[in-house]
Order: sequence, then C-alpha cells, then structure tokens
Amino acid sequence: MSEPEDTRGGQAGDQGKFAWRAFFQQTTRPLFVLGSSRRIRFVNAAWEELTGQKAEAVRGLVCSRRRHSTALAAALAPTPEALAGRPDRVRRPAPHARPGTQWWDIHFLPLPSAQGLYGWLGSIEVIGEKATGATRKLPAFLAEIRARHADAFRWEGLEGDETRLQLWVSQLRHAAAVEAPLWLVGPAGSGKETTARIVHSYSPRRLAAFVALDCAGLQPYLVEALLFAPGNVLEGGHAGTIYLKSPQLLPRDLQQQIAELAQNLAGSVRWMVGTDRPALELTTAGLILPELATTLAILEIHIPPLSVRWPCLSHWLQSWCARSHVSEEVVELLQAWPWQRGLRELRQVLEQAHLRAQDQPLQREHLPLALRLHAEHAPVVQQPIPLPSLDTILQAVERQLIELALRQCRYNQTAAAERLGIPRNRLLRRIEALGLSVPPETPKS
Ligand SMILES: Nc1ncnc2c1ncn2[C@@H]1O[C@H](COP(=O)(O)OP(=O)(O)OP(=O)(O)O)[C@@H](O)[C@H]1O
Repeated sequence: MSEPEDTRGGQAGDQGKFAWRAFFQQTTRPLFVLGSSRRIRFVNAAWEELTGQKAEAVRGLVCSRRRHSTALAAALAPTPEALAGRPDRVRRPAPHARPGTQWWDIHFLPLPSAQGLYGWLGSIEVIGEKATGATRKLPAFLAEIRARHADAFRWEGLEGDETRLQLWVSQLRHAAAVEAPLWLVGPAGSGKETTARIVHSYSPRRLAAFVALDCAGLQPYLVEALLFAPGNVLEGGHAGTIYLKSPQLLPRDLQQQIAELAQNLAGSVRWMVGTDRPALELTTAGLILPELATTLAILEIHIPPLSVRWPCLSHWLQSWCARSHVSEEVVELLQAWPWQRGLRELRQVLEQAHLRAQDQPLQREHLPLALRLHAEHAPVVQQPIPLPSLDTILQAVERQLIELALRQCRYNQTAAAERLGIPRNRLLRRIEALGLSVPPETPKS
C-alpha cells in the first residue's frame, strides 16, 4: 500500500491507491489510517460521521496518549502491541467529539511496507448506548423518582443571610453552570457529598444519575471494577456526575488510571471529589497523584464551618424532622456543642430529639444529656477583674513601708525618716496624710 495523499482519499492519481480508498469509503465501519509517525493519514466517511470531525481538520493529528493529547488523539493512539507490529484490540471510552457513543472497541492492524512498518489501519466498533444521560429518555417512573430525589437537594439547604454563606453559594452556583471538575473540601460530615448532589441537581446533567463512589469504604479493586470493568457505572450513558469520596486513599496506579479516564471522558461525564484537605496539601503530602489533582481539582470550593451555617438550621429541621422552628434555648444549647462529626451528628441528635418530643415542640429535655450538661458546664466568660487605681496601690505600699521603718526604729521618727531616705518633716506630713497612728518611741532593751 502506498501512502495516501489526503485524509479523505479522493484525488489519488494512481488506480491502485484509489481502489482501497474507495473500498474504505463505502464501508459503514468507521476506519482510519495512521502513518508510521502516528499521524492521521486517512479517515472514511463513517469515521467523520461518528466523530463529527471533518477529514481536513484532523489530517496530521498525532495520535498518542501523552499528557497534552486531545481526547480524540488519545482514543486513536495505537496500543504498545500494535506499535510492536502486531494486530491488537482495545476498548476505550469514546471521546466527546460527538455526544452519545460511550465506548469504542478499536482494532489496530499494522500495515507492513517494503521499508518497514507503513502505519496502522484502525477500525472502530461502537459499544454501548447512544445519547448522554442529559439527553437520554428515562422511563417515566424513573424520571419521577429522580425528580423527587432532586427536590431534596436544593440551594435552600445552603443559603442564609451570612455573607460567607452567600459567597459560598454563589461559588457553587457558578460550579453548577459549568462543566469543570469540582473539588469540595471539608471535614467528615460537613456536607461535601450533599453539596455535590445539590450542584449536580442544578447542572445541565441533572437528569442523569449522580454516582457516588466511596473510596474510603470500598476496596480499591471494587472501585476499579466499578469504573473500568465491563458493566461499569459509565456504560450505558446513565451517569451524569461521578463523585469520588476520599480518592487519596486509592493506590497511585488506580489514581493514574482515573486521571486518564477523566481526561478521556471530559465532556461526557462531570467529575466531583470530596476530601478533608485541599488538593494541593494532599499532593504535597504524596497522597494524591499530581495528574489526578491537575485533572480534577479545577474548581476547589471549601465547605464553611458549621459555626457560620446556623442560619440554615430551620431548613435542616424541616428536611430532617418536618419541623422548622425550635426555641431559643434549644438553639443556644445546640450552638454550644462542638459537633465534631459535623452535620451527620447534628442530624442524628435532632432526629432523636424529634422522636422523644413526640410531635410536641422541641425542648431542652429532649436533647441528649451530654449536650445539656456541656452547656451547663461551659466555661462562663470571665469578666475582667476591676483594678484598683494607681494612687490607691501607691498609698498602700507607702503605708506599709512607713510602718515597717517605724517598727524597725522602735518608733523613733528621726531614725525612721533616715531609714526611708526622706527628711523628718516629710515623714511627719505623710504620717498625717495617711492617718497613721504612731505609738510612742520604745526604749532599747
Ligand atoms: N445542606 C444540607 N441539608 C440537609 N442535610 C444535609 C446538608 N448537608 C449535609 N446534610 C446531612 O449531613 C450528613 C452528612 O453529609 P454528607 O454525607 O454530605 O457529608 P460529607 O462531608 O460528605 O461526609 P463524609 O466526608 O464523612 O462522607 C448527611 O446525613 C446529610 O444528609
């Protein structure tokens, strides 16, 4: 086979060349030919149809899986086996060139020539359903369940008058409007996953599923299977958002695979992550692979501490125990507790209190004993001790010194004045001013 002159293969002068191109153009299977430098030499009409890309636009594109390769170039890159001159087959997530196709099975056929390896013929078989989750039609009952579920995840659960809350919600609203991966940072139980669900339910992918993978609770091989094995959560185009909880606990090779997957799937699924520390800190500590951080920590948003989220209390009460108001006293008790397990602990306490109250208004006695005792023994804010005036202190010191000097000198005033280093007249004036009563001089024994 001689080298084609253009990617569509239409204008060759030589009849031999034209024959294979015509054949390739007629087949409905998407085909492409890479030259020995892995550049695209030819694509057929079915390939253009599949990818939505024109032959002219991709001619010369180097197909490799380097870090800065486009998703399309990475998807078409020959496998190591094919590079070694052997036929090979690989399944890869379809790039986002055209929404819909989820997986590509690519067969690489090395093309020998008199000078060595001419390049590769690639043939693509599309696996999986068409249409992204956003456009896919759901059965009515599923759509209804999903809509009801989405109702539980609304901005109202986050909003409040506090400036910090408003700023936070405006960052999240921005995150909902864009496609970039979102990295949420906050301690355990602070509401990272719930926040991610809220952002998802306002995003363009809200009709598709929110898939949460708990990398702390699942064995790494299960996380790998859920993402990469046949029947994984990405197949079928149902997933709109993948949420990874604590990916820093995954082995580094799996983190690398996820980074590559996220790069390849950019545009067809949204990635969100929840960790207890910022991505940079986890990367510096060697817990998160830099590739994963640079791929997924595009928007990093921190969950505000519970102490500034109290304006949301009535909303939480409403969603957890169908009640929107509690007395000031109960609110004060709640605010005094440290809530080390965050909103998860608060939710448990309020749900239990609600059960104890049996539909009566929530009172102090419905709260757990530990919480009530804590409030009673909470350190009382100390009032500053009032200080005596400087004159009072100086006079007290002066009085003690004069009395001491007089006692030591057996109440001889002349000797006491000398001991104090002041004239006798001055000592007499000070004795009078301080109202000291001086006994008569005692004789030497
Ligand atoms: N805005 C909210 N409105 C109502 N409930 C919430 C909200 N945020 C969090 N919660 C509740 O608080 C609990 C903890 O939330 P979530 O699981 O989202 O926290 P997390 O930070 O992801 O926790 P972890 O890191 O331990 O997984 C859950 O029961 C959740 O329902």
